[in-house]
Amino acid sequence: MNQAIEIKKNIFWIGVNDRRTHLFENYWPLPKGVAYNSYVIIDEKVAVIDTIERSRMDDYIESLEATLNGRKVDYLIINHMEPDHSGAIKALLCHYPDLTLVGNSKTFPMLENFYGVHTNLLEVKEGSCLNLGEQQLNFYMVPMLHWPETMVTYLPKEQLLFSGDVFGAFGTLDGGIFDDQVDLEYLEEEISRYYSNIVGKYGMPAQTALKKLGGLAIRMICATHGPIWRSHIPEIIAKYDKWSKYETEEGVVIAFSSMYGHTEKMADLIGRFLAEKGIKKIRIHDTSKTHPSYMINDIFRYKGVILGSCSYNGGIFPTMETLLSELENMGIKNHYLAFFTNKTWAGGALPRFTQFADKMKWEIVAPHADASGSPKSQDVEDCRNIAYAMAEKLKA
Ligand SMILES: Cc1cc2nc3c(=O)[nH]c(=O)nc-3n(C[C@H](O)[C@H](O)[C@H](O)COP(=O)(O)O)c2cc1C
Repeated sequence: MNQAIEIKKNIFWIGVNDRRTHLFENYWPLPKGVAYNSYVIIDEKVAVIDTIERSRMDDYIESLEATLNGRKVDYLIINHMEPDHSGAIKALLCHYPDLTLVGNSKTFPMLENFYGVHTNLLEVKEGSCLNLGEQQLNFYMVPMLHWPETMVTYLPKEQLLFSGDVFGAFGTLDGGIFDDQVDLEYLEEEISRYYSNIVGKYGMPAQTALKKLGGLAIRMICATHGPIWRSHIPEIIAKYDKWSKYETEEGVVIAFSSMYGHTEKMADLIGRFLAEKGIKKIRIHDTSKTHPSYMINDIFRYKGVILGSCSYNGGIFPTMETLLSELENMGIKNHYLAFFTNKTWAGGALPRFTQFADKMKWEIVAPHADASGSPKSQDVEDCRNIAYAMAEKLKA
């Protein structure tokens, strides 16, 4: 079955939906699946831009062959080497052995390492052009969006930007492929979660890329995941700009780790006290139940972060440790912070929280609350103090 869709004359989307994979990069949950988008330009020369993840190879090759109707692929543009886009390279080479692989100096060592491929290479640089006949491709390097070799490809005649992972989204394309054909409200969290989980670590490179690409006239953004943007281009660019500047909203994420419920009680107290001060956007997460993906997404959105943990074997609870190390890896900036802890003997959670605060350089708004078991009246006051101080900061 040919699943290709013409998005402009002689330019096709040949993507596939993946509803089976539970975890993207074997880590990030995919409750609404994910789409892998590849594109084909048919001109005097035929160019494919990025491929797909290998599990759906047969469908992909079938669609490609049907679309090309006997013609061969001349160029494969490799914007990004991550296997969810490079997974069909070897299959393409088997079908089209004369194919030229187009990448930059950082692409080709990865190509050799992943697939043992080192011939038929055409190296491009920032500003290089490749003529296909009527159409021409321009290349721009966007390193660390999301790997060092990442580049984007621009088609000036049609004003299409093949943006790789940039402007991508989780979620399958359930019928529509353009932003005006899909339910963007339904996909909203999957768009922001894709940014915060996958691209979010690279705020600075994202800002550099936005400035570099800002001068291009763009009629469509064709990303490798999620819908093709054509009706909401300013909105998605504005979102990327805001997210990559770490701009946040008024609201507080309370994430806690608790075995027997005492630390959770402190989380609820803090939530209640925040509400008393007019904070409405309060998201309380149990780190043992909620995947870091969702907590990180909320932390990208809201300025206040309050973290609580029981002590565990002289340290912090394991699921809180996972969250802290993820946040440290991502280097998220620009938050207000406070802590609460719980113990039965010598404690242990606090030193790890202190280490986290030193690393993140977020502003601590109040001294931490430290209860032994069920919160007593002083602990309640300490929780109130944290909440009120956080609310005051957020309202200032
Ligand atoms: C396996 C295990 C390890 C623990 N390690 C510590 C510890 O290192 N220091 C401490 O003061 N309490 C320790 N505790 C006790 C809990 O931190 C304490 O009971 C706390 O009040 C539990 O909070 P919760 O009700 O939110 O789970 C440990 C408990 C368990 C089950």
